[in-house]
Amino acid sequence: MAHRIRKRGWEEFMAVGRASPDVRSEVLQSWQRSAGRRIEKLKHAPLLSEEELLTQRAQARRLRFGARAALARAGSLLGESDNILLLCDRSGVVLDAVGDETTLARGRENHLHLGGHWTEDAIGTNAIGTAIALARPVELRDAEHFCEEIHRWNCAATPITDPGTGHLLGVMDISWPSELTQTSAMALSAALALQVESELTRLLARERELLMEQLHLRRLRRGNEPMLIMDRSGADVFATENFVRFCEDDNALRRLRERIPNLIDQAPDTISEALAGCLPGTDMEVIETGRDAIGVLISLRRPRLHTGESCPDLVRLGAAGAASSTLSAQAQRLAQTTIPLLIEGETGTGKTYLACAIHRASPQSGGPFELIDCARLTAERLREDIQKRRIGADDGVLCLNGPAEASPEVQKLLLTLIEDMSGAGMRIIALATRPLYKEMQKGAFRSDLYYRLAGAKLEIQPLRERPDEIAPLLRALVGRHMAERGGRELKFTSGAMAALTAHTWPGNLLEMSNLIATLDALSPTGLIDVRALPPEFVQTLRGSGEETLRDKERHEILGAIEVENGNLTRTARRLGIARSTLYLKLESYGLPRMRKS
Ligand SMILES: Nc1ncnc2c1ncn2[C@@H]1O[C@H](COP(=O)(O)OP(=O)(O)OP(=O)(O)O)[C@@H](O)[C@H]1O
Repeated sequence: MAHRIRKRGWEEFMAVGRASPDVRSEVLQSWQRSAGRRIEKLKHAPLLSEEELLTQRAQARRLRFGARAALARAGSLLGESDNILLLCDRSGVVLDAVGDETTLARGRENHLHLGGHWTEDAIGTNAIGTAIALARPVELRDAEHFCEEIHRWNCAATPITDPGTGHLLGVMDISWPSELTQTSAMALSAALALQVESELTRLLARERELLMEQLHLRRLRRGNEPMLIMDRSGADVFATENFVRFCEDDNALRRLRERIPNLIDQAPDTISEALAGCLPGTDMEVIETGRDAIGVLISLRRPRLHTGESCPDLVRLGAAGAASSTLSAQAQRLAQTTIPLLIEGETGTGKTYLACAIHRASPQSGGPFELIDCARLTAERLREDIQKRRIGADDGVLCLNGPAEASPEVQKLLLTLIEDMSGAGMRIIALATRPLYKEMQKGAFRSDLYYRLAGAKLEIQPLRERPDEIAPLLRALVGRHMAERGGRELKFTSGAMAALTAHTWPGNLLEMSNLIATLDALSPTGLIDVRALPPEFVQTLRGSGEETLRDKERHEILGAIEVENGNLTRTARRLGIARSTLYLKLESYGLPRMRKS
């Protein structure tokens, strides 16, 4: 009966362009979209060549990966059920076909099989094409199909959407011969599409974890560089607080977010090329696993000096101790000049920090502070930056970090840049972790560039050579960490402080800054005793034999009493126990109550 109504509706539509009210409106509208294409006599959908299908499958590899489990399970379940299951990409091409062998063979006759192209444009009203056109599940039976030859099919199709962007990724379709009754195909195709989407959601979550790992690795290497990491859908996975503060072009960032989902399935090199120059003043790195890109890391190439609270200050810098005080005095005098300046010091000693502080103390403090990481500069990019005058402003500082790490070609371009800028009011400050003079003597650094950079020289001593400054610097960095991140204050026991002072600090202040962030994240109480420090800080305390739980607790309590200056009320609060419990524990250890709280 239903078949007859549909058939009559179809005949009326073909004869006079109208159909009886019995025809569902979504079907009628689809017939109207399909009419006029001269396709009603087609016996089958267009078919892609094998090569085209391979390309199409490669482009949709993520969708196919997400659908693997669903196809494998449902494929075997549908084995002898007269049904076939088709996975199509967003352009309506069948990428995978599983299910009942006889029905699969029958599907081939209409190209309802691998490589068949089932958009409405190609073959008129059909579940796959109409589900794509309407972006919702669609079931079509026999004469509801536009081409007469396809009336031999019933089909139920559900769109699969990308969990990151919400964009259409493909379609899950179940088809069966029209002479057979099947009532649950729509529900099954919807359940399978949901299964694929869940799988893709899991994959995205895993990729976001990997992206976070990559970000942390880079932060360990590059320190406090402003960074933003986006996933494949252009959504932020993490942005450092200073990225948010420094990034000036919100519109360019928004356009970038929109472009990433369309580019991300290309080869990583193609993505890099397409994104180059998208966000001026940044470096973009495509993060990949295997051969697939999973996200993009954006780092600001030249953060501008900001004028906020935590902005480095030469007076504050000099307060850490004798060595810093001498350095600060020299720096204050040099700040009043525009002599090119070379700052040398091991990694993490605070060269960039000092350069910023000098700029801030200079008469040009209102101008920009541009930091260029020479190790990551390519000749092409620098040439382009120079040509487009993206580098240097008359009244600011151009800070070249690691010029000796630059390739000979980049060194030559830097020389040209500096020569072009001579006479303008721009100051050059170079930062080097190894003595630049020695690099020049070895022939690893151009002498003409050296003498243009090393007008005056400042050297920052490594932390291990100024142990008296470790405690004040630790306090300063804890204070800054609290101001930036909020939260409680870290307190160090005298044992912990002794271990920190004895440490050699190969990563200097950068290592100290990372240590503080780690301790803050890991310490439940904010009280840092020797046991809370990483192993490299406590070698001297090792080897004293096994420590019992009771010993640990005793140390923890003593440490807390120490940092709270004997105040037992505050000690109990810090340890998260009642004061009466603290008294009992002190008694059980045979410890006096010390000072009254
Ligand atoms: N005098 C200081 N007082 C407080 N914090 C400081 C001081 N000097 C540096 N820091 C902090 O220590 C960290 C490392 O400093 P910075 O990046 O300036 O070192 P760097 O010598 O330029 O490192 P690299 O050689 O690795 O580029 C930063 O987080 C910085 O803010």
